[in-house]
Amino acid sequence: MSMTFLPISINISEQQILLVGGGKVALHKIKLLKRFTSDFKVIAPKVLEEIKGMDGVEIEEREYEEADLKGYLLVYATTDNHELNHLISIQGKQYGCLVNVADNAVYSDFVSPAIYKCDEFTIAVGSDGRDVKASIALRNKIRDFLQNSF
Ligand SMILES: C[C@@]1(CC(=O)O)C2=NC(=C\c3[nH]c(c(CCC(=O)O)c3CC(=O)O)Cc3[nH]c(c(CC(=O)O)c3CCC(=O)O)/C=C3\N/C(=C\2)[C@@H](CCC(=O)O)[C@]3(C)CC(=O)O)/[C@H]1CCC(=O)O
Ligand SMILES: NC(=O)c1ccc[n+]([C@@H]2O[C@H](COP(=O)([O-])OP(=O)(O)OC[C@H]3O[C@@H](n4cnc5c(N)ncnc54)[C@H](O)[C@@H]3O)[C@@H](O)[C@H]2O)c1
Repeated sequence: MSMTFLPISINISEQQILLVGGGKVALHKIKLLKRFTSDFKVIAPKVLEEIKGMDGVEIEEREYEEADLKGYLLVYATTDNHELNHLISIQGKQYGCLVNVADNAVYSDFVSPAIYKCDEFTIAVGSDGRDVKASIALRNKIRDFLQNSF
């Protein structure tokens, strides 16, 4: 299926971000998102200790239910259950959420680019979910070029 993703910059200053799933991928996402915000909720039966120790992260140690989506603009579905991650993206539509499905770009309303942040400038490289390693490699090249140019 062909996918088209529009690069935009979203104002999240008034938004808590919801992560369903509290494992390795959730931890990775929160670390990256911390460059921009520190207001998160994590819902999962098992949440990594490292996530529990982070500032700005509310934890609910239980299974996801549909009503959890209420009020969220951005949702990351990061559970190890592919069907559940897909279901969250479907249910998100009814609540006006934008859902990132960690194991499937096709079901994602948004995907995260590889980012180089330098003061007020953000350089983001994406492949429309097709080749994350190539995005990371290109971001690193751009970062190295800029760091050596100024
Ligand atoms: C750029 C970055 C941003 C971020 O996460 O915020 C990002 N992934 C990062 C890292 C990373 N991801 C993976 C590895 C291990 C690689 C290895 O195997 O060595 C590493 C490396 C690492 O962890 O260092 C594996 C992986 N990733 C996805 C899948 C599933 C799939 O492809 O279907 C699998 C395979 C799972 C499996 O097979 O098990 C999916 C997605 N990952 C994306 C973004 C989106 C596409 C972006 C684009 O359009 O190019 C998309 C589609 C959805 C999304 O997540 O939004 C961030 C770099 C942060 C940085 O360096 O700053
Ligand atoms: N996007 C990416 O960058 C990327 C990278 C690697 C892997 N993945 C994919 O991400 C997924 C998660 O991987 P992981 O390594 O974080 O797994 P993990 O096993 O570390 O964590 C899984 C989490 O899901 C939670 N969970 C399970 N059932 C749940 C439910 N009903 N409600 C709420 N939470 C529930 C568990 O409690 C746990 O916190 C896998 O499908 C993997 O293929 C994505």
